[in-house]
Amino acid sequence: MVEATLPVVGAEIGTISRVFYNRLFRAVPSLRDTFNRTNQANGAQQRALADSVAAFASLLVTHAPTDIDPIMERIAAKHASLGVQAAHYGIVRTHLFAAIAEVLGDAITPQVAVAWHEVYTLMANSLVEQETELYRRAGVAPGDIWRRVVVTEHEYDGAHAATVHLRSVDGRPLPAFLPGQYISVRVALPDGSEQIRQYTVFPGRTSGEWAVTVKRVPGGLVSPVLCDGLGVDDHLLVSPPFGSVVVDRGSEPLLLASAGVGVTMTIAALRDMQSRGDGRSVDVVHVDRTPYEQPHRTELAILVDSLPDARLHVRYTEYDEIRSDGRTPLSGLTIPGDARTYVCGPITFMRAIRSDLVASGVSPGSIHFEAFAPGSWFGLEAPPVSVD
Ligand SMILES: NC(=O)C1=CN([C@@H]2O[C@H](COP(=O)(O)OP(=O)(O)OC[C@H]3O[C@@H](n4cnc5c(N)ncnc54)[C@H](OP(=O)(O)O)[C@@H]3O)[C@@H](O)[C@H]2O)C=CC1
Repeated sequence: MVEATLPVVGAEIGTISRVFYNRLFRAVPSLRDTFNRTNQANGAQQRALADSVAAFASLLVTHAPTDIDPIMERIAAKHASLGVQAAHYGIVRTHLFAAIAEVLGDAITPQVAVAWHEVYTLMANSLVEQETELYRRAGVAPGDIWRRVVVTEHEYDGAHAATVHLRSVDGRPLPAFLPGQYISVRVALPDGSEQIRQYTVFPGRTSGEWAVTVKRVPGGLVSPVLCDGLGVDDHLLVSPPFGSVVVDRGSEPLLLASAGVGVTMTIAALRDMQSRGDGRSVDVVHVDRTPYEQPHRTELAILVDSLPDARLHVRYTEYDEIRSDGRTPLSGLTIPGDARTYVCGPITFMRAIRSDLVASGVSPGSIHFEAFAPGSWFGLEAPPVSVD
């Protein structure tokens, strides 16, 4: 029944999402702070919800559950980093199904509604279970994620980014994290509202300290505050580290591909290798517009130099026509067939790397992405969703 109604739900999913968010925020205005306001304004959040529900239903009826698992793990990690709790799923259910009824009217018979409720329940139960486990492992009560940290250093890094170093207020070590994980930062805005953003976490200068790099997004709400409105000794609210895309500590060769501020995932992975004396083969590909704009430029070169079997390939799009003549960031490189790839950067970059690797015979299962835009995991990790 869900399969039969996927086309009708799919065709209206954009409208359903809009109606849903309007209803949700009217009923629980405080949830506005949990959702990214920029993504609300440009429609990305609405598309993400629409994609998630439609993709989950589509995968459920047409694919093996294993296709869903990595995406559900990412959603659960993102939810944990926002402090989502089991009760939120009940609130969302109420307003989502009210929105579906409002938009689709008679097209949704009671039987169809029951079937879609079951899909939602399956998805919600699976997420609640995973999120409960993530909170348990982080040593916090469900949803109780915020801790105060103090800024120990704040430095501009490249033309558009700043790196912020953090330590706990009581001087005790901040929790350990795995390379590729991120933390949420919760920022109070001048109008009294709050916003939450995620940034890849990497080791600070001293053990037990963290650092994040934030790129200033022109017209953004949070990044200008973190880049230009923060100083040493200021306090910030941050979450424990979460994130299911973790650079593995096996022995296979690595390909770490990043663009722009996505380099922080590579930095975290290389710092991890360096600290463990890991001598595996690693190719580091980084794309930026110019050296002047490249965050962590010197550190990246020093880290690669310090590892016994590491090579650095940097491409600058301002000078190097890596797209117009059919070349790609990976052109000219020989990537070992058994390499594990971790990609981080703008969505177009991640898609380009993925299609390049898949075209050269690399198994899609060995290519991993961390995407920070809502809903962008679909189409990178999952088969395309057909809803029309
Ligand atoms: N702050 C953080 O902790 C993290 C942020 N991120 C995410 O990483 C992304 C990085 O964005 P940002 O720094 O703004 O990157 P930019 O938009 O500045 O892009 C960086 C470089 O990638 C190039 N590029 C883009 N698409 C392609 C492609 N298809 N093929 C080849 N090169 C390409 C750009 O080329 P051109 O000059 O032509 O535009 C540019 O030179 C953001 O989406 C951010 O959310 C990821 C990890 C961590």
